Amino acid sequence: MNQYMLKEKMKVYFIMGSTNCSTDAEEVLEKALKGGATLFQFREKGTGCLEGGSRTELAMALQKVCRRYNVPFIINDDIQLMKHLDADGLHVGQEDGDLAEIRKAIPGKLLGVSVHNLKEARHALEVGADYLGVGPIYPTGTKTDTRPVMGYSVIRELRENGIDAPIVGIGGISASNASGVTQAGADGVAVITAISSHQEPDEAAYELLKSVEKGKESNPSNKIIK
Ligand SMILES: Cc1ncc(COP(=O)(O)OP(=O)(O)O)c(N)n1
Ligand SMILES: Cc1ncsc1CCOP(=O)(O)O
Ligand SMILES: [Mg+2]
Repeated sequence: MNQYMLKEKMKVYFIMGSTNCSTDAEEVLEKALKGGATLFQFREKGTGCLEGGSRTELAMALQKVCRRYNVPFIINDDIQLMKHLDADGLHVGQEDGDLAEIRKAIPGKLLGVSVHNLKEARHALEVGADYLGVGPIYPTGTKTDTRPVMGYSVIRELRENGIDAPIVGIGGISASNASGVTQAGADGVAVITAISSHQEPDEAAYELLKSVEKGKESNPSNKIIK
């Protein structure tokens, strides 16, 4: 996938595991994709999360849903599961291992890396990351072990320093504040709660997509000319 296509896929990046849903996870994902979510990450972690065979089974079921909608299926943290399912890619953070080793272990797959400053971003891209996750942009109740809330400062810093790789903002993002994230220079937003806890996940995804596009329109430098 070229960078232009990947940036398009970054617009509404839905992340979810069973603990984020109060109803059936497959249904929530299907609605999100129907509404317009463009990328999906399986993130099964935290208190009460599935383990072993049931975790793998859920991942496989969600992968099938993604295939039906032609939406790439990314695995959070777990390189073995990514390989086992032949998923489309892996997302890792700064504490998840040596990035160069991880890159080598998954040739041809998408690699996303969480970064919090220019140094981390440059390193991730040097070793071959395909996209960057930047956050938390706003306060979030979903992940407790985050770095401090950063607002738009890091996204702006990366763009001002010539980083033109695909970037998503993450953390506390909803349709009401997503446009600010893309206006600041991100290609899209990654969300958990805004879709998984919404009564109508399809509406949530649709509204997020509209907000993301509105923000992009007001930041012309964010547009890529092929
Ligand atoms: C798109 C995206 N961006 C950031 C993260 C966070 O990754 P990490 O810091 O490794 O934290 P965990 O998600 O593993 O708890 C992400 N998952 N996705
Ligand atoms: C995984 C992660 N990484 C930084 S913030 C966050 C949680 C995002 O969840 P929400 O969209 O519910 O704030
Ligand atoms: Mg991680």
